[in-house]
Amino acid sequence: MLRIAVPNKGSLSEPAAAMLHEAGYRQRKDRRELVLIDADNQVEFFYLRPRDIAVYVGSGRLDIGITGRDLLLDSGAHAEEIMRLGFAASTLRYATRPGSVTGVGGFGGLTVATSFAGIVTKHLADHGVDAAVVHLDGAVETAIQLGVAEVIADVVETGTTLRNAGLEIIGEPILESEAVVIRRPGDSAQEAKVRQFLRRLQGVLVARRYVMMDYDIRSELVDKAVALTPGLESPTVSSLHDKGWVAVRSMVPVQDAQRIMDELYDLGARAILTTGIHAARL
Ligand SMILES: Nc1ncnc2c1ncn2[C@@H]1O[C@H](COP(=O)(O)OP(=O)(O)OP(=O)(O)O)[C@@H](O)[C@H]1O
Ligand SMILES: O=P(O)(O)OC[C@H]1O[C@H](OP(=O)(O)OP(=O)(O)O)[C@H](O)[C@@H]1O
Ligand SMILES: [Mg+2]
Repeated sequence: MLRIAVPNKGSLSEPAAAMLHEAGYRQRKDRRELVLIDADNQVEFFYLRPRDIAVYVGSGRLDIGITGRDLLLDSGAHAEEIMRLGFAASTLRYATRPGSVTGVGGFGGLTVATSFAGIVTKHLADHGVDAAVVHLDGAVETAIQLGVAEVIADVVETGTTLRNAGLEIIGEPILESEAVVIRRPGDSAQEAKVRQFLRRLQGVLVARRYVMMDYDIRSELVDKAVALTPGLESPTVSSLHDKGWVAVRSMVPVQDAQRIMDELYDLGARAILTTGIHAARL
């Protein structure tokens, strides 16, 4: 049985469960369920606090886990990132009241409030800045208003929360984060099952990013058409009953599909169809 840690709340929880479901795994129906066994796939899911996941995986009690890169690094746990999942993308950034300080270099003697004390303490030390770090659990923006800190370091996605709190971002991002799959370095237990799990998630990413495109094109134009739809490796070109035409099938990125269809049409392609991909193994 492969033992997998899954976030039980917060920004990671729903997209992680959705991705696992799309990859063909059973997921809990009730948010109070703490453990779920998917016997068909020989997998056991443990629904844990996102911050704790790296600790469980790092201790070797669980084989792999889904968490945020920022949470992994902040935990200091003995675990490493083995796959990027794309969701819960955010940056960790410093912010303060406009006009107070302009960069990390000016933080000396100030207090920085954050939920990521591990990362921030290291970042300040790396920049040779002697600032105090106060650890808060969340709603860090309020720390400045209440006089607990002059600077905060917090997760930023759209920046709306900071703007609403009247704060402004300073300096470069401390870290770029997203959801990742983590594992203990050098752990080779359950290797085949881990590889299979990763292939399934990779299949979901491919199915979300690409569509299948089919079209007919005159034989003499096929090279030009294929240049527009090169596929991941090589497109399939099949003969048609009408000898002057061929049928082409190729994967194209979903965000480019409409533009490519327009360009193929202008080139002379007809019967251009795109269909969704439900699952993939490349
Ligand atoms: N607004 C957001 N947009 C994208 N990612 C986010 C956002 N807020 C948090 N994250 C990311 O989600 C992961 C989980 O963070 P956390 O557990 O704090 O979740 P949360 O959504 O803030 O939940 P809560 O604060 O209610 O516990 C982290 O990797 C963090 O970078
Ligand atoms: O840049 P934005 O799009 O505004 O998103 C970033 C905000 O989202 C998260 O807050 P959350 O709602 O999870 O509250 P928290 O501060 O209690 O974690 C994060 O901590 C930021 O405050
Ligand atoms: Mg939060």
